[in-house]
Amino acid sequence: MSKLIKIFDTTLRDGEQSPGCSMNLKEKLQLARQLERLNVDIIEAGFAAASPGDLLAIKEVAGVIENTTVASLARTHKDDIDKAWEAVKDAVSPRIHTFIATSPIHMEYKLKMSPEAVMDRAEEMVKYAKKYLSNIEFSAEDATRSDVDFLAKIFTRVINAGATTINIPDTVGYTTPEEYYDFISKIRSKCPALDKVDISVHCHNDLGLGVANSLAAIRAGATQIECTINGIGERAGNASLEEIAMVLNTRKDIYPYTVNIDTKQIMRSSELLSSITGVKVQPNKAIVGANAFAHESGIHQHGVLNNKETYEIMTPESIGLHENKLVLGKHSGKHAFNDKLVAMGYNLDKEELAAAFTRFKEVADKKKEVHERDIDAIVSRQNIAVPKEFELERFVINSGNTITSTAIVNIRTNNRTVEKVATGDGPIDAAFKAIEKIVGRKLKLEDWSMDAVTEGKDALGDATVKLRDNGHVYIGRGLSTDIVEASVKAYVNAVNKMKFEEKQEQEIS
Ligand SMILES: CC(=O)SCCNC(=O)CCNC(=O)[C@H](O)C(C)(C)COP(=O)(O)OP(=O)(O)OC[C@H]1O[C@@H](n2cnc3c(N)ncnc32)[C@H](O)[C@@H]1OP(=O)(O)O
Ligand SMILES: CC(C)C(=O)C(=O)O
Repeated sequence: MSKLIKIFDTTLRDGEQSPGCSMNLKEKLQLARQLERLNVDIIEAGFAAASPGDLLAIKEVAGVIENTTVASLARTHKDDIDKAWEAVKDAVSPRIHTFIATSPIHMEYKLKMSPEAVMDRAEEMVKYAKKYLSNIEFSAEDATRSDVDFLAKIFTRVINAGATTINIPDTVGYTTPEEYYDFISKIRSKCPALDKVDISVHCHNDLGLGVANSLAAIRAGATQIECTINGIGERAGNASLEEIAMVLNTRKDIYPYTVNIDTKQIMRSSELLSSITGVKVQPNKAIVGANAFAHESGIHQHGVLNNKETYEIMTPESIGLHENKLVLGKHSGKHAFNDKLVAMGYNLDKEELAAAFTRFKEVADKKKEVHERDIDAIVSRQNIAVPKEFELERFVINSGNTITSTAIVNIRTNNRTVEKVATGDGPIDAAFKAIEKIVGRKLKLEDWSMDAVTEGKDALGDATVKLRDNGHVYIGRGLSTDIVEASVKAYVNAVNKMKFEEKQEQEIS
């Protein structure tokens, strides 16, 4: 059996640190469940001391995750560690991940601590965490700009104090593969205690080397890789999980290691994250970009027609990108729909299934065939289920190239139907203004975009609406074969998220 490389997913923690990528509680739970389906080894669900909302989200994730280790980040403060423990203690396999910076620049200007004080604090806090649990990760923030001898000393002390995973992060994406390989090898030679624990790396992508550096680290002895779906994360992001998993899977000849990732869940994880955050993947992104398996030019198409391997080094199926021949349509019932969902790896509760089935029927009414990608879209894009304080009943638009667009929108709220009329610059603008009147609040529309989920004239339109209110951003998604309807649904979805999050905040405070 080849050596296992553990995949530590930090989409819910470092990933959430990407501007515009914050997620509400339900979204975090939905993503965490998907991460478990993807079979990551560790889910870093947040930073408990960052806010009561973060603590609650980690706690809820810890409560629903069945097999995977759930971690919370914590500074080397007793209070942070207490909160991290409070957040993860109900997990089947809890971990506390504590960190302190070790580079001269961070110690002097940020922490304002001497190297000796940093070392003492790290050791003391690992011992403190040890009173709660045995699974403790210690990270030396900005390790790659730290002194090797200092790192060897601090690692020896925290390992003796009980740390079971030692992370050597490239916090600012500064190192290169060759340098990182030598750096880790040198630390290992100076700190034999590292042979008793997992060596982890956490690479940022400031120079676009996050994945390459992680791979170099594996060759130098790392057994845990910290990464995120779609490579999201602070600044230029983190090493991308899907790229690491597919390199390790595709190039077993040079990386003879085992990874537990179910690669068939990669595409779904990527799409779910994009749908939650509203941040789309660039088309040429490796593995999950829209063009990653597309062949445009004649010579390539000719080659692929004769033998796919002429231009494809992995199959689309291996990342879960495939069209199943068994097609569902408007005559399909709940059983067939549920069977299909289960076969696709979804595990919806009764309420979620009912809601997804209703949406499936709506889509099936408009499309001849509902394919797996449509179902993914129905379940994962629309199923960011927040309570529907506002529910679209119907709308009528009067629009043309010589008249001002007028929208009449009927929305069900508080057990009654409210109807408003508004004019605007085009049908979508008019409809949004009518909804704004119903909500009774001026909302800033920060962004609107439309994508086709599938191809053809009956393609599902996937609308994203970004609303800003009181400094918060709310992302709504809407699906329909009609682009105005998709947009209206996305707007209403964003409003419902806003209401839901406001209620959550009131409950917490
Ligand atoms: C590399 C990384 O990704 S690290 C993780 C980054 N993630 C986050 O920062 C999560 C969001 N952060 C927050 O919500 C807030 O920053 C909090 C709640 C964590 C702290 O907020 P505040 O108490 O207001 O402090 P603020 O963020 O302004 O400054 C950080 C403080 O932590 C100290 N600190 C930073 N890292 C560490 C550490 N690893 N161990 C101990 N202390 C630390 C700083 O020296 C500073 O201390 P000071 O207040 O005594 O000057
Ligand atoms: C806390 C650590 C692991 C981190 O996020 C970093 O170094 O970037």
